Amino acid sequence: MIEVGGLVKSYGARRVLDGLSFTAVPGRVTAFLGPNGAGKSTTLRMILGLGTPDAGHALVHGVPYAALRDPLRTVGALLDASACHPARSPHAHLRWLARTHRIPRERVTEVLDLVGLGPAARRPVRGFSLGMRQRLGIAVALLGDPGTLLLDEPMNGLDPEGIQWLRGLLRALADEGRTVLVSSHLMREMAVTADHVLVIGRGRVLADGSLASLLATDPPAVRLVTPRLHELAGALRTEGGQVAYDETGEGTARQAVVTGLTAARIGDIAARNAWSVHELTPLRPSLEETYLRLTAEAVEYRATTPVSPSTRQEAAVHA
Ligand SMILES: Nc1ncnc2c1ncn2[C@@H]1O[C@H](COP(=O)(O)OP(=O)(O)OP(=O)(O)O)[C@@H](O)[C@H]1O
Repeated sequence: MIEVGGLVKSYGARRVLDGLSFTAVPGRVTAFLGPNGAGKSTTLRMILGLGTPDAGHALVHGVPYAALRDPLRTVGALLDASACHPARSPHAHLRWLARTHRIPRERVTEVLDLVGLGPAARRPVRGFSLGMRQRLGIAVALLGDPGTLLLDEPMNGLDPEGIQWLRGLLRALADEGRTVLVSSHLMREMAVTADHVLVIGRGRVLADGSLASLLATDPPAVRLVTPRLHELAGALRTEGGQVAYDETGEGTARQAVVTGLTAARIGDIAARNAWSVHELTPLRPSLEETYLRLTAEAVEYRATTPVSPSTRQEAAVHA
């Protein structure tokens, strides 16, 4: 269990955490999301006692990290995948950590195998790829078999097999009753891994709730394909719908995403005018779109490239 209350932190004149409060509970994967510079890593560092907040508290199992009797066995953390001496091997690094924390040596082999680093266990870390370093960082976090895990962007650099493996691991750790707090920018990955979503922006909580409740805040949308799009769009707007044309692939728009009206209502309006409809598909909100809407005002660093297409997917069809 992690409890953060009224956390405030400034660097010089810049207020990075602005009264941040949240709880991450056991048995759940909590996704910790926010734009670059939002304060995610700073929060994780405060929880781990690696910085002193100006105000507020960060507790693990009810006490500050510094007061934990057996920190490595209580909290496993991945903050910086390069935090191992380049001349050391994963085996030597983990053995050293295990020895200083009274962790049995067999656990070292166990976690090396678990993260897939068995074959590279005795090679110096200086020759490791980003993904291999990341796997080592995860092994360090798991070494003490802790009940709470804090992972800062653990998917970085992992190959597709590694990402799939990590997804299963995070799920299994939560299902065992552990508290799992994971920061990431990979929305599609978080959408299939997390139960709970915490979004922050400029050091404040923007959203905190179950994945389902968060997605439900986005209006339902429907994909519409019709040869009478321009006429139908006019009628839908009159009835309170919003219509966004999708002109990809064809010169003349025939396809659009409609919000504010159900598929049934759109069908009825088309039928009333005897306009044929080729497709009406309810679309599921995507975490990426919900996240982008929530953080639109909180993004500090923005490129000037065009906005990409909708990431909504077709809603499941029940027979
Ligand atoms: N030691 C420090 N000294 C000065 N400024 C800092 C320090 N640590 C963090 N910051 C600033 O605090 C802000 C929040 O940084 P932080 O790393 O917590 O963001 P983040 O949400 O983890 O971002 P990202 O997604 O880019 O990793 C940034 O503007 C950063 O420059």
